[in-house]
Amino acid sequence: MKTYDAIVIGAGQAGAPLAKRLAGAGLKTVIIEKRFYGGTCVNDGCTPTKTMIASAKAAYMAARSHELGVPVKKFSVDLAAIVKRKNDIVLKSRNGGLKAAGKTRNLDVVFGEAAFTGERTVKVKLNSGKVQTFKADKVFLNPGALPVIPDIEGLNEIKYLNSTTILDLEEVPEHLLVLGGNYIGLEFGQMFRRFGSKVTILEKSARIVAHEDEDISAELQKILDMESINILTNTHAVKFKQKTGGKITITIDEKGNERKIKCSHVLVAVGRKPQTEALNLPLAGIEADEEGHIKVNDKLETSAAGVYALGDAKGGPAFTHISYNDYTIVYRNLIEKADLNINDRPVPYCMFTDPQLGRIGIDETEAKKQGIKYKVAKLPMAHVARAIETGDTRGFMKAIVDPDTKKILGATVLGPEGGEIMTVLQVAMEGGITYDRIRYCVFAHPLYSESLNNLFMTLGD
Ligand SMILES: Cc1cc2nc3c(=O)[nH]c(=O)nc-3n(C[C@H](O)[C@H](O)[C@H](O)COP(=O)(O)OP(=O)(O)OC[C@H]3O[C@@H](n4cnc5c(N)ncnc54)[C@H](O)[C@@H]3O)c2cc1C
Ligand SMILES: NC(=O)c1ccc[n+]([C@@H]2O[C@H](COP(=O)([O-])OP(=O)(O)OC[C@H]3O[C@@H](n4cnc5c(N)ncnc54)[C@H](O)[C@@H]3O)[C@@H](O)[C@H]2O)c1
Repeated sequence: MKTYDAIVIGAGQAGAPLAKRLAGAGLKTVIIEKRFYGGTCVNDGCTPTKTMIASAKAAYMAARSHELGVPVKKFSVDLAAIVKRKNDIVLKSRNGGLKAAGKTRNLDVVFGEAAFTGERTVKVKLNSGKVQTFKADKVFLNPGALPVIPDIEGLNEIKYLNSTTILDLEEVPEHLLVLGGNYIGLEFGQMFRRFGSKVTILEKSARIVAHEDEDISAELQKILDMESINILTNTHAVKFKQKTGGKITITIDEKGNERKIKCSHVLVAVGRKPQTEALNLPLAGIEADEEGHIKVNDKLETSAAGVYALGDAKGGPAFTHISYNDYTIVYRNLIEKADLNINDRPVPYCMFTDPQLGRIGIDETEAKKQGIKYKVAKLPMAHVARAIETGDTRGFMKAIVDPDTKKILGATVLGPEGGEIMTVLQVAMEGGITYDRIRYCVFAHPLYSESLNNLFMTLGD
């Protein structure tokens, strides 16, 4: 058995930086990763998707370049080149992280699958085939999540795609059917529409991005309709059937009525589940909920002393920046003796559809639910000089404010660079800058953020 001060399981967006910092603080540390260094974000999530989305944007711009007086007469999409570019960027990031870990004093990197055999003791099936046991005073769990595959008749008999396998398609699908109308379904749906696929999205809720305000869902639906993406809401798949080498037939239930549609490829994008089963958590006294999320308190401590859980596997918002922030909280509490918790942090996010959907704080639905006094400021992108000049006036900015204290309580920006504009408002919120001040801030003209003056002018108080 090998003994360490710290064991980190999973080299994701929390595990990898945490292991380096713990080692840097003098703790003898081992990080155990069963697959690729960098985890989901680097290998299957943010990096590859946002790289390919950039190619999809180039195709979109080529197709509408005539609107800006620069007609591109003919263009084609080279998926092999797009995938190669993506692979190069992913590999650079993965190898960069691994190399930096390899050079870190006090840090050992082990490739294999870890499972608990007792308190703070893990057995690792090394990728080399051998087995090794490790014990430490502290264990940090960052095992991440995997796509959920729903139990639908015939789904397992067809060759469906998930968010990882779709990244390596060699040909543009003729007709891509997507299950799920939220982050993954919409980002990939729009991407492949721009690569040339016919795209149908099935969303079982009454609207896409159902966790946003209704006007946001409606505007995004309108935007995606403009690109001829077929979105069926209140709809789910009932049955899949495919003759060898032939098209896939899907029986769908659309608002209570069954009908059949055919497609060439199916992408399953209905959520992700924690990757905790293989860890044998009960053997180490670590509690999980019914879905397998590791239970933690607001300092990310599990039910077992000396064991922490970070990132997607603990449940709650599943974003890279949240996983990364988990690492900084755990590290600073342990090593710098800080007293931080996860309740005090903001949870911004950005969906990388084009235009982006950036959000921070509460939305109108939440304000109503809380029964608080609030006002809504709303500005269409069609009134934003920068958007007019660049030829993209899709979407709007929306902010929820407290009319008494003048504080900004939340903002959603669906529009070009929506994530960046939202971040300007996040900084204002964190710095306590009130909306009556932003109204008269001097912003450089003509930036998108300049229009935050006008956004708050709409309140008319
Ligand atoms: C397609 C897609 C796009 C996304 N886009 C964005 C985005 O634009 N912005 C954003 O903020 N978020 C995005 N996300 C979400 C983001 O990728 C995750 O929230 C983020 O990577 C955090 O993951 P994590 O640190 O919890 O774990 P992960 O990064 O998943 O890492 C967990 C690691 O643990 C390893 N592991 C698991 N079990 C074991 C074991 N028993 N032994 C050893 N190793 C183990 C796994 O192999 C994995 O490498 C996206 C996700 C997907 C799927
Ligand atoms: N830009 C980003 O930050 C980004 C991008 C991609 C993924 N992610 C992360 O990954 C997570 C997983 O993404 P996701 O889109 O797979 O899951 P999700 O949970 O965000 O959305 C799943 C969608 O599928 C629908 N659905 C569920 N079952 C269905 C069924 N049988 N038929 C049709 N629709 C069904 C749900 O109503 C929901 O709208 C996200 O929640 C997010 O945390 C983030």
